[in-house]
Amino acid sequence: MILGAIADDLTGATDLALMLTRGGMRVLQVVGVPPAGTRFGDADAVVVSLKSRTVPAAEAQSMSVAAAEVLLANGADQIMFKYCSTFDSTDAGNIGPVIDALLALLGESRTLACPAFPANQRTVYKGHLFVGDALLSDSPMRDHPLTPMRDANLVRVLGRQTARPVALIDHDTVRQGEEAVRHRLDALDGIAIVDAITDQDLRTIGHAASALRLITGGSGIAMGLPEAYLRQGLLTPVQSGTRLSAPPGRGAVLAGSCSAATRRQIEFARAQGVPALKLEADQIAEGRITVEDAAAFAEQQDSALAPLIYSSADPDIVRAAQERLGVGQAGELVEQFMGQLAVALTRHGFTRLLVAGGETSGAVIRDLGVTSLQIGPEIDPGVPWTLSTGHGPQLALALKSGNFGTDDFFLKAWSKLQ
Ligand SMILES: Nc1ncnc2c1ncn2[C@@H]1O[C@H](COP(=O)(O)OP(=O)(O)O)[C@@H](O)[C@H]1O
Ligand SMILES: O=C(O)[C@@H](O)C(=O)COP(=O)(O)O
Repeated sequence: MILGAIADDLTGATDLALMLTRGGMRVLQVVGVPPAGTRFGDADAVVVSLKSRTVPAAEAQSMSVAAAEVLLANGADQIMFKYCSTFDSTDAGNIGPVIDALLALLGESRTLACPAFPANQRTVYKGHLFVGDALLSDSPMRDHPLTPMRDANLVRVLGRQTARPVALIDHDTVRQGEEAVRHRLDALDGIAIVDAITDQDLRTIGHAASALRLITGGSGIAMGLPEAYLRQGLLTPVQSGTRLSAPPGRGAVLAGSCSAATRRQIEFARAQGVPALKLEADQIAEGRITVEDAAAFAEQQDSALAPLIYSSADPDIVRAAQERLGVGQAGELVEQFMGQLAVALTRHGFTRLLVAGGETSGAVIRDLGVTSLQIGPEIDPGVPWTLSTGHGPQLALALKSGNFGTDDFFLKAWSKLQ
């Protein structure tokens, strides 16, 4: 194995696995910390999907270290920690603490951090993260239910999460090319936020990082890795296998993301006549709707369009529910409902599920008992169809980051399965 990657959520893991697959690597995506002693066969890269973004920092550290140990035991030359392109975290973690723990495990004192993903309008300039034309702190991410991002200065954000020095390798250096970046990385003690505005910047950084045992970032940072491995003689690229034989059966959309993009996708789908059931956190908490009610709704639809069940709501509605139920509890309640609903749907003959939201996808995959995924065709940048390949029922699953995808995503995704 060349690359062993640890992703802090499920949609992030499929995003990364897609990027590496497109670069010609044979990628295996597994769910949860693999048991010690696991052998991964002949994959070039293994991506371990965790659900560690919003758990207590110590828990995120121990899960990530345990996953890294298994990857290293399988001969991984380089470890990557994948987090969100919008740097989703709080002052308590978990990006800084997990980087600290992985550096300690590897006996290293330096790494880089770069969440840029230009194809999805995430760029880093002078250490500031932009979402489209807006600073992260002015984007809808400021109202994320679990990780509201109110500071766009990543040097400052990461500085609050780690005791290590946090430096900046700015765009002037990146523009000078691989040697200039390598020179800065060689002299580094701590973590460097690296500016990146274009895919070319990401390739430069990927090449320059070849001597680092640990790299960290969004999936964009993986763009230059396959080419760097090829140059080092480590990789024999394969044609990216994106065909997927989806099991026959019905499809449904489950949306637990409250992101602006997902809310737009819901509006679009409803306007096109997609049968839709809206869930409210209070309704679930008070038992006014059950998983079986929601599954029956989906089953009863005879529309050619896949039904949509969503809890996605505007920030003020989410805030009100959190005030009544507690932030963690509200999130957990809705996630558990979505996870159980996915299980119920499979009992009703649904074999194709499109899930919006990283934590939501994590809950769905956990409850379905899916242990590994094969990457299929790309629907939009960062979102592929996948096929569950481990234990549990065989399902076609599209696990969409809340923020990704065009407005017509819930309609167009199905055509990519043919
Ligand atoms: N109506 C709601 N009220 C409160 N919390 C909600 C509601 N709908 C969804 N949530 C929670 O918001 C969180 C959304 O996170 P996630 O699924 O990761 O989406 P994203 O990909 O946009 O980050 C989940 O914990 C989910 O359960
Ligand atoms: O890097 C990204 O933006 C995504 O891969 C990602 O991590 C998705 O997280 P959610 O937005 O919470 O789904």
